[in-house]
Amino acid sequence: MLLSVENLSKSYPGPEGPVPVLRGVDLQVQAGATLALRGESGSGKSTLLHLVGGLDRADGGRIVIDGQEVTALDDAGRAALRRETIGIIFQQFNLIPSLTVAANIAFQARLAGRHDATRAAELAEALGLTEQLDKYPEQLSGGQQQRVAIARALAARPALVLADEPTGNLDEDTAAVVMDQMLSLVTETGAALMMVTHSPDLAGRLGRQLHLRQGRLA
Ligand SMILES: Nc1ncnc2c1ncn2[C@@H]1O[C@H](COP(=O)(O)OP(=O)(O)OP(=O)(O)O)[C@@H](O)[C@H]1O
Repeated sequence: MLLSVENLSKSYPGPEGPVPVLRGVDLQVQAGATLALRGESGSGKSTLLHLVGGLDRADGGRIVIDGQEVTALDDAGRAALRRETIGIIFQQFNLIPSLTVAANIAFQARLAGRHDATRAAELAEALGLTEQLDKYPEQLSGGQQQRVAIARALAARPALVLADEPTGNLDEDTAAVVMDQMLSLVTETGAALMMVTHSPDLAGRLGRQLHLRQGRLA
């Protein structure tokens, strides 16, 4: 099993004490599987993705990725896991403004020790970025920046891709194109994908759909 989540809990502080968001989430994802994560606004989808990605710490429960217990790792251990195993594609693209598109795409792969210029060029081509490689992020449209973020995540050949509404701030047509590209590249790479989406159409294209309700997955 690539990802195993057991009885995961997380609360945030509120004015009248801790407010529980996740109340015992269980989830298993096999290598190469694709999963849509749905649920109302505020149901905890982003929180779950952040915990799985090691960006925040759970209050209780266990997350195991590729045999490593994320919930037992310290900050450095979680950073290493993110570098080597996980690709993160969130709405805030987090591109590095001082680096060209080409360098942004290579960045994650270099950190993981898996940079391959041919592969990076193939990804740029597949995502329609060949003409943009020497530009800087601020010179790109939102859709183009989104594609760079996708290329950067996939160039590092992660076993698990976490995507949080990756096309949420694009127009419908651009979102559909970017999503098609992302899904076919994820399939081609053999990565598992866990994606938060509000779109039933998009969710229907993934292998499995789960809903977060009242802090649990069903
Ligand atoms: N850092 C934080 N501090 C306090 N409360 C938080 C924090 N992050 C999230 N929350 C609260 O936790 C709940 C779940 O938030 P989360 O962002 O995980 O939901 P979501 O399902 O991703 O929502 P959306 O679909 O609107 O993005 C919300 O009520 C939110 O206000």
